Amino acid sequence: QVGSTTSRSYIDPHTYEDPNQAVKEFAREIDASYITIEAIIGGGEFGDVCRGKLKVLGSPSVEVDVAIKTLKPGSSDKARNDFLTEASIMGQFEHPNVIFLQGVVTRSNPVMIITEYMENGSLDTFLRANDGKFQVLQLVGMLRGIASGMQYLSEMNYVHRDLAARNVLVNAQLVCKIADFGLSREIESTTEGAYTTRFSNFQGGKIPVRWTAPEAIAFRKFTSASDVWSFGIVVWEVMSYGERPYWNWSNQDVIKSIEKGYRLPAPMDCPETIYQLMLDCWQKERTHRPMFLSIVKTLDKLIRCPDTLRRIAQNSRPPPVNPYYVPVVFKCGSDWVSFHHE
Ligand SMILES: CCCCn1c(-c2ccccc2C)cn2c3c(=O)[nH]c(=O)n(C)c3nc12
Repeated sequence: QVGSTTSRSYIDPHTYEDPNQAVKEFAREIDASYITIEAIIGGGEFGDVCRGKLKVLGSPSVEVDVAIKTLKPGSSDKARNDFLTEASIMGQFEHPNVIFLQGVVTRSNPVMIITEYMENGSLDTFLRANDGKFQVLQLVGMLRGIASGMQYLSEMNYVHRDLAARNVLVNAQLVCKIADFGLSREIESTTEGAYTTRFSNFQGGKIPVRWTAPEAIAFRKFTSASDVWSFGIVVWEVMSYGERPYWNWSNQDVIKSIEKGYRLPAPMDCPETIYQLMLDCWQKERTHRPMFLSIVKTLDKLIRCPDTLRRIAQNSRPPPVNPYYVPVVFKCGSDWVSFHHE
Protein backbone atom coordinates (compact mmCIF):
# COMPACT_ATOMS: atom_id res chain seq x y z
CA GLN A 1 0.00 0.00 0.00
CA VAL A 2 0.96 3.64 -0.39
CA GLY A 3 3.05 4.88 2.52
CA SER A 4 3.13 1.53 4.24
CA THR A 5 6.41 0.87 6.00
CA THR A 6 5.99 -2.89 5.83
CA SER A 7 6.46 -4.57 2.53
CA ARG A 8 4.18 -7.52 3.11
CA SER A 9 0.96 -8.73 4.65
CA TYR A 10 0.76 -11.29 7.39
CA ILE A 11 -0.13 -14.76 6.17
CA ASP A 12 -2.93 -16.61 7.95
CA PRO A 13 -1.45 -19.97 8.96
CA HIS A 14 -4.71 -21.63 7.96
CA THR A 15 -3.87 -21.07 4.32
CA TYR A 16 -1.37 -23.91 4.75
CA GLU A 17 -2.73 -27.44 4.27
CA ASP A 18 -0.33 -28.67 6.91
CA PRO A 19 -0.33 -26.25 9.89
CA ASN A 20 3.04 -27.71 10.91
CA GLN A 21 4.42 -26.21 7.70
CA ALA A 22 3.48 -22.70 8.89
CA VAL A 23 5.17 -23.23 12.26
CA LYS A 24 8.34 -24.51 10.55
CA GLU A 25 8.33 -21.48 8.28
CA PHE A 26 7.81 -18.75 10.88
CA ALA A 27 9.08 -20.15 14.18
CA ARG A 28 12.59 -21.37 15.11
CA GLU A 29 12.64 -24.92 16.58
CA ILE A 30 14.42 -24.85 19.93
CA ASP A 31 15.79 -28.00 21.54
CA ALA A 32 14.17 -28.58 24.95
CA SER A 33 17.65 -28.99 26.48
CA TYR A 34 18.17 -25.22 25.93
CA ILE A 35 15.15 -24.42 28.13
CA THR A 36 14.99 -24.25 31.92
CA ILE A 37 11.54 -23.73 33.42
CA GLU A 38 11.81 -21.85 36.72
CA ALA A 39 8.26 -20.98 37.86
CA ILE A 40 4.63 -21.05 36.84
CA ILE A 41 3.42 -17.44 36.47
CA GLY A 42 0.01 -17.94 34.94
CA GLY A 43 -2.42 -20.21 33.16
CA GLY A 44 -3.88 -20.17 29.69
CA GLU A 45 -6.44 -21.94 27.59
CA PHE A 46 -3.96 -24.65 26.58
CA GLY A 47 -1.81 -25.03 29.69
CA ASP A 48 0.61 -23.17 31.97
CA VAL A 49 2.52 -19.93 31.44
CA CYS A 50 5.98 -20.12 32.99
CA ARG A 51 9.05 -18.00 33.51
CA GLY A 52 12.38 -19.61 32.58
CA LYS A 53 15.79 -19.37 30.92
CA LEU A 54 16.92 -19.97 27.36
CA LYS A 55 20.54 -20.83 26.55
CA VAL A 56 21.76 -18.41 23.91
CA LEU A 57 22.76 -20.24 20.72
CA GLY A 58 26.52 -20.31 20.30
CA SER A 59 27.28 -19.30 23.88
CA PRO A 60 25.60 -21.92 26.11
CA SER A 61 26.89 -20.30 29.30
CA VAL A 62 24.82 -17.19 28.48
CA GLU A 63 21.12 -17.41 29.28
CA VAL A 64 18.22 -14.99 28.70
CA ASP A 65 14.96 -14.73 30.62
CA VAL A 66 12.00 -16.05 28.70
CA ALA A 67 8.27 -16.64 29.11
CA ILE A 68 6.99 -20.09 28.15
CA LYS A 69 3.51 -21.26 27.20
CA THR A 70 3.19 -25.03 27.53
CA LEU A 71 0.60 -27.24 25.87
CA LYS A 72 -0.88 -29.59 28.43
CA PRO A 73 0.15 -33.16 27.67
CA GLY A 74 -2.46 -35.36 26.05
CA SER A 75 -3.91 -32.50 24.01
CA SER A 76 -5.56 -33.39 20.70
CA ASP A 77 -3.89 -32.66 17.37
CA LYS A 78 -6.44 -29.88 16.81
CA ALA A 79 -5.55 -28.29 20.17
CA ARG A 80 -1.87 -28.62 19.26
CA ASN A 81 -2.42 -26.94 15.88
CA ASP A 82 -4.51 -24.16 17.42
CA PHE A 83 -1.86 -23.70 20.12
CA LEU A 84 0.97 -23.44 17.57
CA THR A 85 -1.04 -21.15 15.28
CA GLU A 86 -0.20 -18.31 17.67
CA ALA A 87 3.51 -18.91 17.13
CA SER A 88 3.05 -19.00 13.33
CA ILE A 89 1.43 -15.57 13.56
CA MET A 90 3.82 -14.01 16.12
CA GLY A 91 6.84 -15.26 14.17
CA GLN A 92 5.85 -13.04 11.23
CA PHE A 93 6.00 -9.84 13.26
CA GLU A 94 8.99 -7.72 14.20
CA HIS A 95 8.18 -4.52 16.12
CA PRO A 96 9.27 -3.03 19.48
CA ASN A 97 5.65 -3.03 20.67
CA VAL A 98 4.78 -6.61 19.64
CA ILE A 99 6.01 -9.44 21.85
CA PHE A 100 9.10 -11.16 20.39
CA LEU A 101 8.92 -14.87 19.63
CA GLN A 102 12.12 -16.72 20.56
CA GLY A 103 10.87 -20.00 19.11
CA VAL A 104 8.97 -23.22 19.73
CA VAL A 105 9.57 -26.72 21.06
CA THR A 106 7.54 -29.14 18.97
CA ARG A 107 9.73 -32.24 18.73
CA SER A 108 9.43 -33.19 22.39
CA ASN A 109 6.76 -32.90 25.08
CA PRO A 110 5.48 -30.65 26.39
CA VAL A 111 5.11 -28.54 23.26
CA MET A 112 6.12 -24.94 24.11
CA ILE A 113 6.03 -21.39 22.76
CA ILE A 114 8.96 -19.28 24.00
CA THR A 115 8.93 -15.48 24.06
CA GLU A 116 10.94 -12.62 25.52
CA TYR A 117 10.26 -12.13 29.24
CA MET A 118 8.22 -9.07 30.26
CA GLU A 119 9.12 -8.29 33.87
CA ASN A 120 5.97 -6.36 34.79
CA GLY A 121 3.44 -8.81 33.37
CA SER A 122 -0.05 -8.03 32.06
CA LEU A 123 -0.94 -4.34 31.84
CA ASP A 124 -4.27 -4.61 33.68
CA THR A 125 -2.85 -6.37 36.75
CA PHE A 126 0.24 -4.12 36.70
CA LEU A 127 -1.88 -0.94 36.78
CA ARG A 128 -4.20 -2.26 39.53
CA ALA A 129 -1.10 -3.03 41.62
CA ASN A 130 0.21 0.54 41.05
CA ASP A 131 -2.98 2.58 41.33
CA GLY A 132 -2.24 6.32 41.06
CA LYS A 133 1.52 5.85 41.01
CA PHE A 134 2.39 7.04 37.51
CA GLN A 135 2.58 10.49 35.99
CA VAL A 136 0.13 11.17 33.20
CA LEU A 137 3.08 11.38 30.79
CA GLN A 138 4.10 7.81 31.69
CA LEU A 139 0.55 6.54 31.09
CA VAL A 140 0.39 8.33 27.74
CA GLY A 141 3.79 6.87 26.84
CA MET A 142 2.39 3.37 27.45
CA LEU A 143 -0.60 4.19 25.23
CA ARG A 144 1.69 5.48 22.49
CA GLY A 145 3.53 2.15 22.48
CA ILE A 146 0.30 0.14 22.24
CA ALA A 147 -0.95 2.37 19.41
CA SER A 148 2.37 1.99 17.58
CA GLY A 149 2.21 -1.80 17.85
CA MET A 150 -1.37 -1.75 16.58
CA GLN A 151 -0.43 0.56 13.70
CA TYR A 152 2.22 -1.94 12.64
CA LEU A 153 -0.23 -4.88 12.89
CA SER A 154 -2.89 -3.02 10.90
CA GLU A 155 -0.32 -2.22 8.21
CA MET A 156 0.37 -5.96 8.07
CA ASN A 157 -3.37 -6.40 7.51
CA TYR A 158 -3.64 -8.24 10.80
CA VAL A 159 -6.92 -7.66 12.67
CA HIS A 160 -6.45 -8.49 16.35
CA ARG A 161 -10.09 -8.72 17.58
CA ASP A 162 -9.12 -9.06 21.23
CA LEU A 163 -7.18 -5.91 22.12
CA ALA A 164 -7.55 -5.34 25.87
CA ALA A 165 -5.19 -4.36 28.71
CA ARG A 166 -5.11 -8.02 29.81
CA ASN A 167 -3.50 -8.88 26.45
CA VAL A 168 -0.77 -6.24 26.66
CA LEU A 169 2.49 -7.02 28.52
CA VAL A 170 4.83 -4.55 30.24
CA ASN A 171 8.62 -4.86 30.59
CA ALA A 172 10.98 -3.38 33.17
CA GLN A 173 11.33 -0.17 31.13
CA LEU A 174 7.49 0.24 31.07
CA VAL A 175 7.44 -0.63 27.36
CA CYS A 176 4.05 -2.11 26.40
CA LYS A 177 3.77 -4.91 23.84
CA ILE A 178 0.80 -6.59 22.15
CA ALA A 179 0.86 -10.19 23.32
CA ASP A 180 -2.11 -12.30 22.32
CA PHE A 181 -2.46 -13.80 18.88
CA GLY A 182 -4.45 -16.88 19.70
CA LEU A 183 -7.66 -16.48 17.72
CA SER A 184 -6.88 -17.16 14.11
CA ARG A 185 -8.72 -15.22 11.45
CA GLU A 186 -8.82 -14.83 7.73
CA ILE A 187 -8.75 -11.44 6.11
CA GLU A 188 -10.65 -11.02 2.90
CA SER A 189 -10.95 -7.70 1.14
CA THR A 190 -14.58 -6.75 0.66
CA THR A 191 -16.09 -4.75 -2.16
CA GLU A 192 -15.59 -1.42 -0.39
CA GLY A 193 -11.95 -2.39 -0.04
CA ALA A 194 -12.11 -2.34 3.76
CA TYR A 195 -10.61 -5.42 5.32
CA THR A 196 -13.15 -7.52 7.09
CA THR A 197 -12.71 -10.78 8.87
CA ARG A 198 -14.47 -14.02 8.16
CA PHE A 199 -14.18 -16.36 11.09
CA SER A 200 -12.17 -19.39 10.23
CA ASN A 201 -12.25 -20.89 13.66
CA PHE A 202 -13.38 -18.49 16.30
CA GLN A 203 -13.62 -20.64 19.41
CA GLY A 204 -17.40 -21.11 19.58
CA GLY A 205 -17.99 -17.57 18.28
CA LYS A 206 -17.20 -15.92 21.62
CA ILE A 207 -16.26 -12.26 21.82
CA PRO A 208 -15.19 -9.92 24.65
CA VAL A 209 -18.31 -7.71 24.43
CA ARG A 210 -17.21 -4.67 26.47
CA TRP A 211 -14.06 -4.26 24.35
CA THR A 212 -15.73 -4.89 20.99
CA ALA A 213 -17.12 -2.39 18.46
CA PRO A 214 -20.90 -2.46 17.86
CA GLU A 215 -20.62 -3.57 14.22
CA ALA A 216 -18.38 -6.46 15.24
CA ILE A 217 -20.88 -7.57 17.89
CA ALA A 218 -23.89 -7.05 15.62
CA PHE A 219 -22.62 -8.70 12.44
CA ARG A 220 -19.06 -9.85 13.08
CA LYS A 221 -17.54 -7.05 11.04
CA PHE A 222 -14.04 -7.13 12.56
CA THR A 223 -11.65 -4.65 10.94
CA SER A 224 -8.75 -2.44 12.04
CA ALA A 225 -11.50 0.14 12.74
CA SER A 226 -13.05 -2.23 15.29
CA ASP A 227 -9.56 -2.70 16.77
CA VAL A 228 -9.49 1.13 17.13
CA TRP A 229 -12.71 0.93 19.19
CA SER A 230 -10.99 -1.64 21.44
CA PHE A 231 -7.95 0.63 21.69
CA GLY A 232 -10.27 3.37 23.01
CA ILE A 233 -11.39 0.98 25.76
CA VAL A 234 -7.70 0.21 26.55
CA VAL A 235 -7.08 3.98 26.85
CA TRP A 236 -9.94 4.12 29.40
CA GLU A 237 -8.52 1.09 31.25
CA VAL A 238 -5.05 2.68 31.46
CA MET A 239 -6.29 6.10 32.61
CA SER A 240 -8.49 4.27 35.17
CA TYR A 241 -5.53 2.15 36.44
CA GLY A 242 -7.20 -1.09 35.42
CA GLU A 243 -10.82 -0.37 36.32
CA ARG A 244 -13.24 -2.81 34.63
CA PRO A 245 -14.95 -1.16 31.65
CA TYR A 246 -18.66 -0.60 32.45
CA TRP A 247 -17.98 -1.86 35.98
CA ASN A 248 -20.33 -4.69 36.90
CA TRP A 249 -22.88 -4.03 34.16
CA SER A 250 -24.06 -7.09 32.25
CA ASN A 251 -22.93 -7.51 28.65
CA GLN A 252 -26.49 -6.98 27.43
CA ASP A 253 -26.73 -3.68 29.32
CA VAL A 254 -23.42 -2.58 27.80
CA ILE A 255 -24.70 -3.33 24.28
CA LYS A 256 -28.01 -1.53 24.90
CA SER A 257 -26.34 1.53 26.44
CA ILE A 258 -23.81 1.89 23.62
CA GLU A 259 -26.61 1.55 21.10
CA LYS A 260 -28.42 4.43 22.84
CA GLY A 261 -25.28 6.56 22.53
CA TYR A 262 -23.99 6.13 26.10
CA ARG A 263 -20.18 6.20 26.39
CA LEU A 264 -17.85 5.58 29.34
CA PRO A 265 -17.22 8.76 31.38
CA ALA A 266 -13.79 10.40 31.68
CA PRO A 267 -11.67 8.60 34.31
CA MET A 268 -10.55 10.66 37.30
CA ASP A 269 -7.77 13.16 36.48
CA CYS A 270 -7.92 12.23 32.80
CA PRO A 271 -6.63 14.97 30.44
CA GLU A 272 -9.37 16.36 28.23
CA THR A 273 -7.35 15.59 25.06
CA ILE A 274 -7.04 11.92 26.07
CA TYR A 275 -10.76 11.62 26.84
CA GLN A 276 -11.51 13.20 23.43
CA LEU A 277 -9.29 10.53 21.82
CA MET A 278 -11.38 7.81 23.51
CA LEU A 279 -14.60 9.38 22.22
CA ASP A 280 -13.13 9.57 18.70
CA CYS A 281 -12.34 5.82 18.88
CA TRP A 282 -15.93 5.14 19.99
CA GLN A 283 -17.63 6.76 17.01
CA LYS A 284 -20.58 4.60 16.01
CA GLU A 285 -19.70 4.97 12.32
CA ARG A 286 -16.45 3.03 11.96
CA THR A 287 -15.19 5.15 9.04
CA HIS A 288 -15.33 8.21 11.34
CA ARG A 289 -12.87 6.65 13.80
CA PRO A 290 -9.19 7.69 13.57
CA MET A 291 -6.68 5.25 12.05
CA PHE A 292 -3.86 3.96 14.27
CA LEU A 293 -1.37 6.06 12.27
CA SER A 294 -3.13 9.28 13.28
CA ILE A 295 -3.58 8.05 16.88
CA VAL A 296 0.21 7.58 17.17
CA LYS A 297 0.77 11.09 15.77
CA THR A 298 -1.77 12.58 18.19
CA LEU A 299 -0.11 10.85 21.17
CA ASP A 300 3.35 11.93 19.97
CA LYS A 301 2.18 15.58 19.87
CA LEU A 302 0.71 15.34 23.39
CA ILE A 303 3.96 13.83 24.68
CA ARG A 304 6.07 16.50 22.99
CA CYS A 305 3.89 19.31 24.35
CA PRO A 306 2.99 18.14 27.90
CA ASP A 307 1.03 21.35 28.49
CA THR A 308 -1.67 19.88 26.29
CA LEU A 309 -2.16 17.25 29.01
CA ARG A 310 -2.75 19.73 31.82
CA ARG A 311 -6.42 20.45 31.22
CA ILE A 312 -8.37 17.71 33.01
CA ALA A 313 -11.66 16.50 31.62
CA GLN A 314 -14.34 17.73 34.03
CA ASN A 315 -14.74 14.67 36.14
CA SER A 316 -18.01 12.94 35.58
CA ARG A 317 -20.38 12.30 38.45
CA PRO A 318 -19.89 8.89 40.11
CA PRO A 319 -20.69 6.08 37.67
CA PRO A 320 -24.32 6.63 36.74
CA VAL A 321 -26.76 4.15 38.22
CA ASN A 322 -27.25 1.78 35.35
CA PRO A 323 -30.94 2.19 34.36
CA TYR A 324 -31.08 -1.44 33.35
CA TYR A 325 -29.34 -2.63 36.50
CA VAL A 326 -31.17 -5.54 38.06
CA PRO A 327 -29.23 -7.10 40.97
CA VAL A 328 -27.83 -10.29 39.55
CA VAL A 329 -27.34 -13.15 41.96
CA PHE A 330 -24.29 -14.35 40.06
CA LYS A 331 -22.10 -12.80 37.43
CA CYS A 332 -20.63 -14.68 34.50
CA GLY A 333 -16.95 -14.92 35.43
CA SER A 334 -15.52 -14.32 32.02
CA ASP A 335 -15.54 -11.50 29.51
CA TRP A 336 -16.41 -14.00 26.85
CA VAL A 337 -20.01 -14.71 25.98
CA SER A 338 -21.37 -16.62 23.02
CA PHE A 339 -23.20 -14.85 20.23
CA HIS A 340 -26.34 -16.54 21.43
CA HIS A 341 -27.92 -14.79 24.41
CA GLU A 342 -26.34 -15.69 27.69
C1 LIG B 1 -1.14 -12.06 27.63
C2 LIG B 1 -0.07 -13.08 27.42
C3 LIG B 1 -0.22 -14.28 28.32
C4 LIG B 1 0.87 -15.33 28.08
N1 LIG B 1 2.22 -14.76 28.20
C5 LIG B 1 3.18 -14.74 27.25
C6 LIG B 1 3.02 -15.36 25.91
C7 LIG B 1 2.11 -14.81 25.00
C8 LIG B 1 1.94 -15.39 23.75
C9 LIG B 1 2.67 -16.53 23.38
C10 LIG B 1 3.56 -17.09 24.30
C11 LIG B 1 3.74 -16.52 25.56
C12 LIG B 1 4.69 -17.16 26.54
C13 LIG B 1 4.33 -14.07 27.73
N2 LIG B 1 4.02 -13.69 29.00
C14 LIG B 1 4.44 -13.09 30.15
C15 LIG B 1 5.66 -12.42 30.51
O1 LIG B 1 6.59 -12.28 29.71
N3 LIG B 1 5.74 -11.95 31.80
C16 LIG B 1 4.72 -12.07 32.71
O2 LIG B 1 4.89 -11.63 33.86
N4 LIG B 1 3.55 -12.69 32.33
C17 LIG B 1 2.43 -12.85 33.31
C18 LIG B 1 3.40 -13.20 31.08
N5 LIG B 1 2.35 -13.84 30.51
C19 LIG B 1 2.73 -14.13 29.26
